[in-house]
Amino acid sequence: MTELTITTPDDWHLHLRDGELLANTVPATAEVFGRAVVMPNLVPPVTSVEQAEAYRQRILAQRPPENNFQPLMALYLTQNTSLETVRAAAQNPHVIGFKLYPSGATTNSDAGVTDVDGLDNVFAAMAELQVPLLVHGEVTTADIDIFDREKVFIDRHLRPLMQRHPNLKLVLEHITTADAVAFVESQGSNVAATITPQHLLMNRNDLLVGGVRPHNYCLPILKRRDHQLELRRAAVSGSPKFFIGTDSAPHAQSKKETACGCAGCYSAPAALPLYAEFFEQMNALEKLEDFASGFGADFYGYPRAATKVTLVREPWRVPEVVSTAVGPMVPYWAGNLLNWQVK
Ligand SMILES: NC(=O)N[C@@H](CC(=O)O)C(=O)O
Ligand SMILES: [Zn+2]
Ligand SMILES: [Zn+2]
Repeated sequence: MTELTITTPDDWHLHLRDGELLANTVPATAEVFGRAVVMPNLVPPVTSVEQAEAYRQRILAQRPPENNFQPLMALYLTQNTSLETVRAAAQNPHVIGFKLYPSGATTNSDAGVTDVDGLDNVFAAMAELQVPLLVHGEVTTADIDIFDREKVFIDRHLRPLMQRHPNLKLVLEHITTADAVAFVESQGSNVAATITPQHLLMNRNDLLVGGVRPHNYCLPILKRRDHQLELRRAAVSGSPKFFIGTDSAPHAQSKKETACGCAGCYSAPAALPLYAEFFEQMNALEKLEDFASGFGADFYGYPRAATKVTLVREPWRVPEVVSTAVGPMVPYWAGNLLNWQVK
């Protein structure tokens, strides 16, 4: 196969950041993807519908001419999120749901939730109004090893949460473990997961063997190969519960290549080719379209796109660095070859 035409994909987990950087991040995604769920972990976080509307306008202002990219805004859940905000979110066509960050779990999560169980009335309202809950699923207590944080979060918080609110629409974001795959598979059709390119293409050897590789460092951290293989199986399984979400998360080169480097892989410049690379490795390119352009839209209740994109099999090298309004950034897969590119 030398050409592959698929329905225009959506990115169900994306960090665009704010300010001048939007001039780079918005076109990078909008040139390929029709919609994206825009994460709210700005400083300060996007906690209200009003803030989300203002952020959406700043994003739309950077959309290339003639481009119809639609940002779908996630609100940042805090310990103080009110039922009124849940109701306002349910009524707003531009807000897709709430994002739960356990406090301290990841980049800009200080304002996150400290007591998940204490928000039960909010989750009840979300279940009733069918407002999706998007979850960064990691515990943050010092006694739990970083490689176990996802599994412990599922056991301590997610399973009980779904028992209390069986109708809650829940997306476990950027899953990294066989435990997460099993959890999602054990639940009803109201529970799904996104999978990033780095968790499909890499394992923790790619982070740590032969020298530490800061551009492969993201959270949840890459896990051992057995977990990677289970994610790979789930992604090509044809199950509608597993779909694309790049978690493209740009940080300046100077903040990645330093003594205490930030977590996040800037995958947007090569996002769709990265997934194509994975599906080709699995001999399953015919499964790319549902994963990238179908199952996410179906889950969230949006129509699949009416437009198409074409990938061509012409190997290319991801740039070593891209220059942005806030300085150089090293994209994920920098300097390495990919077989497919967007026409
Ligand atoms: N994934 C990451 O490693 N980083 C994300 C935050 C997140 O999605 O957890 C970021 O905003 O930089
Ligand atoms: Zn996260
Ligand atoms: Zn993220």
